Amino acid sequence: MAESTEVRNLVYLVTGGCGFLGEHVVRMLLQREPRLSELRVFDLHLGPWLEELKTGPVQVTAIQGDVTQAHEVAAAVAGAHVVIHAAGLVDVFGRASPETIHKVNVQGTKNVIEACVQTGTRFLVYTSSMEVVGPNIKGHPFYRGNEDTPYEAVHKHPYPCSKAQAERLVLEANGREVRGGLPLVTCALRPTGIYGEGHQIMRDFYHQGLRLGGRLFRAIPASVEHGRVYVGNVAWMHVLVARELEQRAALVGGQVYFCYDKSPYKSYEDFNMEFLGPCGLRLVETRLLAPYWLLMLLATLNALLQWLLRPLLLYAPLLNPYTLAVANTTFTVSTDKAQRHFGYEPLFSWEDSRTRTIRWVQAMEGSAQ
Ligand SMILES: NC(=O)c1ccc[n+]([C@@H]2O[C@H](COP(=O)([O-])OP(=O)(O)OC[C@H]3O[C@@H](n4cnc5c(N)ncnc54)[C@H](O)[C@@H]3O)[C@@H](O)[C@H]2O)c1
Ligand SMILES: CC(C)[C@@H](O)CC[C@@H](C)[C@H]1CC[C@H]2[C@@H]3[C@H](O)C=C4C[C@@H](O)CC[C@]4(C)[C@H]3CC[C@]12C
Repeated sequence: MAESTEVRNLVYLVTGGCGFLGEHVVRMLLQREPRLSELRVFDLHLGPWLEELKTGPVQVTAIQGDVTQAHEVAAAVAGAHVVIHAAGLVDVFGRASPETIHKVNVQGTKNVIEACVQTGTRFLVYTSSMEVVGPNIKGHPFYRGNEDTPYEAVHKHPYPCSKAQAERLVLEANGREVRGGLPLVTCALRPTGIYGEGHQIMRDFYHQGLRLGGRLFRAIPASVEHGRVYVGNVAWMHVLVARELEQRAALVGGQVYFCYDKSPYKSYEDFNMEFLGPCGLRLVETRLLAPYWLLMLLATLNALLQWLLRPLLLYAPLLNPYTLAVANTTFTVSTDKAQRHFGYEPLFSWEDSRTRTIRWVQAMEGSAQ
């Protein structure tokens, strides 16, 4: 908990604070930012769990709002010292239209930036994504790369396009004069695939496995590595960089940082089995039965079905041409830039991250029976 000797005079705003990552950021701030006097949690959908946070020494202000509405964002930002902008539409399954994804992820980020400038908030941390870099549509591997590794970032999908545009806006805004005459200091964090308590895609895999009699079928070769990072460590990096932004503005301002930890480099499916295996699921080897061309055919049929059924219902399976291509392309990072610039070290070990995630799935198991 916070030191009692610290002066509590800072106001933080977390947009998307009720999401998978956002909730962990909110809880981490309350546990590890002793200077907080007020924590504003801004989200389209407020979680009931926020109520339990209102009994502590920090004023927790729940704000139901939409980042696409500039006036709502400005009202939430006004008076905040730091904004952590995690709100976003994370959709690679075709649930939302490209227009909606752009409106939330790009226009929403523009609104946050302009609100900081207009109201005088000087520090902005943006939750970007590995997908700003890749994997690209050509299937080029990114193997243990860092922030300076050359890579042809070519995107066609609305989600990575929107994250790349939003990140660029945030970085370009670094140094802009805010109300009061001081410069805005911004940075962007690029988590790889986040996992942990509350991860909806892990929940989807688990329920798919239950429906298939405790089996999941391998679609991706074990040799394809995909970067994953525990949500608690992503939250920790946000808290840490937000704390260091003022003191290290010249070094950190306008920078991007990959966000990863000591989670092992594995294929996406093998990594998921680290948690789903101990919960009774097994991964069936189907490489001989399901060659890549057949998987791409099934993925394409899923996309066609989604389009045909859209007037009637939302059909959004995990397998589509985009998710298959991404999953099938190695993308892992290895860098010490965040450690060098603001002292980031993972707060949770791999073993602890794994145990916490398994316990969460097991708790789901109890609810699923
Ligand atoms: N999940 C990952 O693997 C991953 C990896 C890298 C980066 N990210 C980024 O992290 C951020 C959070 O992702 P997440 O996985 O927690 O997703 P999430 O969907 O669980 O959380 C996003 C939150 O934003 C809120 N939101 C959506 N539209 C909004 C709007 N118009 N106004 C206000 N709030 C809105 C949602 O209600 C939700 O609470 C996103 O910016 C995402 O791009 C996620
Ligand atoms: C059905 C199989 C082919 C199965 O292996 C598909 C897995 C697929 C759903 C995931 C594989 C890689 C994931 C993405 C990656 O972890 C990084 C992301 C960036 C982040 O900002 C948002 C989530 C995501 C796009 C993530 C989504 C699920 C995968 C595509």
